[in-house]
Amino acid sequence: MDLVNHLEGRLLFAVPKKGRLSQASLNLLEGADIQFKRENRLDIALVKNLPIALIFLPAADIPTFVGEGRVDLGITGYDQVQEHDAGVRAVAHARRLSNAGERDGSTKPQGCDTVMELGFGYCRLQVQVPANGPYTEGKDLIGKNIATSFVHLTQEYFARLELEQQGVTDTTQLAGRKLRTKIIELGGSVEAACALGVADGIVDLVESGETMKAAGLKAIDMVLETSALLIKSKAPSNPELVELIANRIRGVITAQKYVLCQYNVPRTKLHDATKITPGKRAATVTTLDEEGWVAVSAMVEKKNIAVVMDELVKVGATDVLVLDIHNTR
Ligand SMILES: Nc1ncnc2c1ncn2[C@@H]1O[C@H](COP(=O)(O)OP(=O)(O)OP(=O)(O)O)[C@@H](O)[C@H]1O
Ligand SMILES: O=P(O)(O)OC[C@H]1O[C@H](OP(=O)(O)OP(=O)(O)O)[C@H](O)[C@@H]1O
Repeated sequence: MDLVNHLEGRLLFAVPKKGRLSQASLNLLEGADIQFKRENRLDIALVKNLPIALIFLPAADIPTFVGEGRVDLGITGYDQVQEHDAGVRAVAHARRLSNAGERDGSTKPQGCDTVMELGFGYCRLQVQVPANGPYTEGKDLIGKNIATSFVHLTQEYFARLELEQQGVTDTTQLAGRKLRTKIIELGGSVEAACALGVADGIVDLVESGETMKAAGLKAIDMVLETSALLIKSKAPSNPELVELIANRIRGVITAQKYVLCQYNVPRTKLHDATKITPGKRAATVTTLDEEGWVAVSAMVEKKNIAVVMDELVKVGATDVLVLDIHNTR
């Protein structure tokens, strides 16, 4: 089937085609009951049960497609959105210098809106240098060679440092400035650049720190913290469908974040117990057949559940059960 000719009338939803955000994104789509079959090697899949087409793209390109309004919705990292926006600022700066925007009457790119954080893909974009080397802070790298895949953010980072070094206090216009520091763009394996003599420092993502450690590097500054986002274009083709998908995804995320805690407790201890498990809105309390006892159920954040159980038992709760939540709305 010629998929491209079947896109008419469908909401276009960009999903990372590979890499760190890919599997978690597919899990979210499954949880939101967005059903599709992706043919081998095809980067477009029609959703069977909703008027949506999924477009599988590199995470780095998704802010461009969504920002220019070519695609309605997308999943990507906050870092990628910021890098894209920094690139847009650099282009705008160059156009201002040449007055090109005024001459051809072109309008600014639209940009994208964040719908929600998705709760995965947590990492930090850091400035890293050889662990045994002489550099201890970002400004030590001014005038040096810096390798990165995030050229625009790195450019702005060093523009700020260079301006600060010159005593310039207004550092609001950072994009597109001519730098003393040389930014070298690499597509991946950036951590190898220092050992191979290509760079004095790098700007790269760190999650566990394993890659950095294995490459003999240490972090000396942080450019930004990032996690995965659901983003939408400024003018999506079907805002109601965007809202429906957002609500479904929100439900899946909440379900992943919470467990349902149920227990029995003497009514005299109910106040203490519900202080420990206040629930999302309020705990559900039901009278038990046994005189003086109630049953309570409440959503509790998964990460706190062990401590919550300890405290419940301390105030006299019994039969404490913890259940997974598959979905919520
Ligand atoms: N180690 C990590 N831990 C968590 N999230 C990460 C990590 N590395 C990258 N990410 C997130 O995933 C996004 C995509 O990075 P990833 O390197 O997986 O992309 P990719 O599309 O496979 O690109 P490349 O081909 O350059 O590796 C990043 O922009 C960031 O938001
Ligand atoms: O702190 P860690 O948990 O070790 O993760 C950090 C690594 O993960 C990312 O790279 P990825 O493995 O996606 O490959 P890439 O270098 O080719 O982009 C990032 O660029 C680091 O190299």
